[in-house]
Amino acid sequence: MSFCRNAVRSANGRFTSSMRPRVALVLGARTYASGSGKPVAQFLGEKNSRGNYTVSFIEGDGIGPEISQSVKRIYEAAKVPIEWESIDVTPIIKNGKTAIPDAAIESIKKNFVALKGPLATPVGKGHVSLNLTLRRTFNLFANVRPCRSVPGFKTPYDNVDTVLIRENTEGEYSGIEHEVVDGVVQSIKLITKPASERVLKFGFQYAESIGKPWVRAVHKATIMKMSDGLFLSTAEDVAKEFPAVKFDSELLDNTCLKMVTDPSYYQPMVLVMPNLYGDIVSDMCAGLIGGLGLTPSANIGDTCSIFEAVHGSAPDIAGKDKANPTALLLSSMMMLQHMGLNEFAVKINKAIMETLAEGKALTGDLKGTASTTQYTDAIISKL
Ligand SMILES: NC(=O)C1=CN([C@@H]2O[C@H](COP(=O)(O)OP(=O)(O)OC[C@H]3O[C@@H](n4cnc5c(N)ncnc54)[C@H](O)[C@@H]3O)[C@@H](O)[C@H]2O)C=CC1
Ligand SMILES: O=C(O)CCC(=O)C(=O)O
Ligand SMILES: [Mg+2]
Repeated sequence: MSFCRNAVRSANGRFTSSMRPRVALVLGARTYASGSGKPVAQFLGEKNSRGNYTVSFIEGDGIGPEISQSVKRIYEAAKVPIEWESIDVTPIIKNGKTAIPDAAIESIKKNFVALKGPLATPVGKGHVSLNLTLRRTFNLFANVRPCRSVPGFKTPYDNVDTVLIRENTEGEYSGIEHEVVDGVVQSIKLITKPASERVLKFGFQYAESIGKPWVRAVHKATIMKMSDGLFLSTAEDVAKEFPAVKFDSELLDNTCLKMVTDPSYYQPMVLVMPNLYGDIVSDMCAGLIGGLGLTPSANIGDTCSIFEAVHGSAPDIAGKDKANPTALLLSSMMMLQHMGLNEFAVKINKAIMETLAEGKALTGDLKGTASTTQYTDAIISKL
């Protein structure tokens, strides 16, 4: 299902300059690699009679409610003109498949943007991932996952600045599995030219828009000759449409090695890759800058977009006031930028970065002793 109500592409499929990101958000001392998703998604929301935008909010499971509370408190303190519309995504079964309740779909369709806490997926039997179902339902084809060192927070590397774009609707996440005979199962990695093409085009546009005109396709076409081979050949074709953007490719295992050896190598480029590779490499990158508590993401579609952290529901620390809300907060900064509310993004981001650099109120994942609440208070005190 897709909700391409207002197509924003020009006739040749390229995006006009007016569709480019309006302003690059400044996070920390450097320009953040968000680009706001404007190359493909136009925020169509309108202010209500109280002068606010309405944003759908999925609080999520595990640490979800705690980090959501942090975002809500900070937004209230920063007087962001947003009203949250809480939605329930408890799965329903429609035509034998896991589905999102209609009311939740209507809310996101109406508001065009949602902020989402983590949703837990049962291992083995049970419902299909709701994260995946949301991405598919709204055709959120590109998952943008920037990862940047936090100034002042010491890790083995202080110069990480990567942008990973993950195909978000198919690949190994297709969930097409069956048992051939007892003890033999097959799982199908679905790669299609249209889905590859649209995420790769997005990747090139995005790279241009954030001033990193270099796209590298990450693949394993040596082994998956047909599926990754199609992704790669599509990348080579799409690259011809973007002569101003440097293009090359790399095998996934080599990318992993180089990334953990010297992440600065990847600073000038945008990495575009199939679904599962992006899932894994983005967690790996998070480890380079201090963990999953710090890395945001944006799921971009033609019309609707959903912003969420890279991390999951963290059941090991859920309900203990220990979670780091920064990743969800930074995801919401990407959302504000997407909505054209840059001044609020800059203001909140400054308070976050100052709090992290000061190091007095860090959560446990960053080797601090502060609770989620204390860290949130510290940010609010700087607004
Ligand atoms: N997009 C989503 O909603 C995602 C959902 N999940 C779901 O989350 C559940 C748990 O998955 P896990 O493998 O445990 O991965 P996870 O990402 O929830 O946690 C991995 C590790 O990182 C830590 N961590 C994660 N976020 C943190 C934060 N904000 N602050 C401090 N520490 C944090 C956790 O405590 C844990 O030690 C699963 O059901 C999975 O399906 C996993 C990834 C993404
Ligand atoms: O849906 C899930 O359970 C996991 C999703 C995930 O790991 C991700 O989107 O990074
Ligand atoms: Mg993941």
